[in-house]
Amino acid sequence: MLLQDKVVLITGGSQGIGAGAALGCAEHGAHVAINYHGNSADAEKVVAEVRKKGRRAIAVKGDVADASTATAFVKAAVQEFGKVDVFVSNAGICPFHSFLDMPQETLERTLKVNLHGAYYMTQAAANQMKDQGHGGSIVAISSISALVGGEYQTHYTPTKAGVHSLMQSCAIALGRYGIRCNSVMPGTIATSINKEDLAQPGKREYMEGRIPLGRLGRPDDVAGCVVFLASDLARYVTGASVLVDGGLFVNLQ
Ligand SMILES: NC(=O)C1=CN([C@@H]2O[C@H](COP(=O)(O)OP(=O)(O)OC[C@H]3O[C@@H](n4cnc5c(N)ncnc54)[C@H](O)[C@@H]3O)[C@@H](O)[C@H]2O)C=CC1
Ligand SMILES: C[C@H](O)[C@@H]1OC(=O)[C@H](O)[C@@H]1O
Repeated sequence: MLLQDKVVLITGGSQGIGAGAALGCAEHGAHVAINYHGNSADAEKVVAEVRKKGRRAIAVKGDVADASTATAFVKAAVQEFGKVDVFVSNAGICPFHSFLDMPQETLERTLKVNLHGAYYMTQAAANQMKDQGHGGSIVAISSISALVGGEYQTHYTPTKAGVHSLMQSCAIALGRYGIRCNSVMPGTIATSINKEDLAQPGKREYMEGRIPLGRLGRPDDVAGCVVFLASDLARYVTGASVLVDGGLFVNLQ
């Protein structure tokens, strides 16, 4: 058990990579608080699955783009569990769109959810960890897209580079409090964020063909890396990033 009785907070935890991280952390002994935006039934399903594993869980609704969601989420988690040990910044959107006619509202919403949201949440979690006085671990779900571009992701890839950069700077700002900050860079993980994109004729097969391990990723593939970075096994790891992409990034030709 790498996270026995640790309290883990995860944004966007009701589905996909966030839900996978919640279950992965619970399997390693953690109690979990998930933030979610939208469907309460999905959030309650994750809460029920965590409880089935004998761990405690709560779900707190809120839009991460709104700064007050961050303080309310941390407050609710502390009320329930008494502390915050690990924060996973996961919530994100990627509404695929071409560059030359990108609607301003799509650009601004993507920046607000993915980057401002990560900032507010990281800040609220870090303040709580600092006040507790026994360190902590912050893991941001960045992306392989922090390192490479995407024709229909010109609004999205800068947010993923930004989240990675946020972890690097926070590693410096928070090291003196024993708070570690790292990012995970998933490749292509089959979730609802890319369901439509991967449904285009030949796209899924094309992506699978580019991945040396021969398949798209699953949320539980990412969870293993989150658990590791959250745990004391990674006690001397901060300001780092880990690609979880089946080898996609290194496959030039
Ligand atoms: N699926 C993939 O191939 C990759 C995904 N990622 C990142 O992983 C993270 C999770 O995405 P997936 O699980 O793949 O997609 P997903 O669409 O299944 O999950 C996204 C989650 O974020 C939540 N969310 C969206 N807007 C929110 C808001 N304003 N406030 C609170 N929660 C909000 C959604 O409700 C959902 O739970 C995102 O940050 C994404 O950028 C990174 C690399 C690859
Ligand atoms: C949503 C995309 O399929 C996915 O998001 C990322 O961050 C990856 O780089 C993929 O492009």
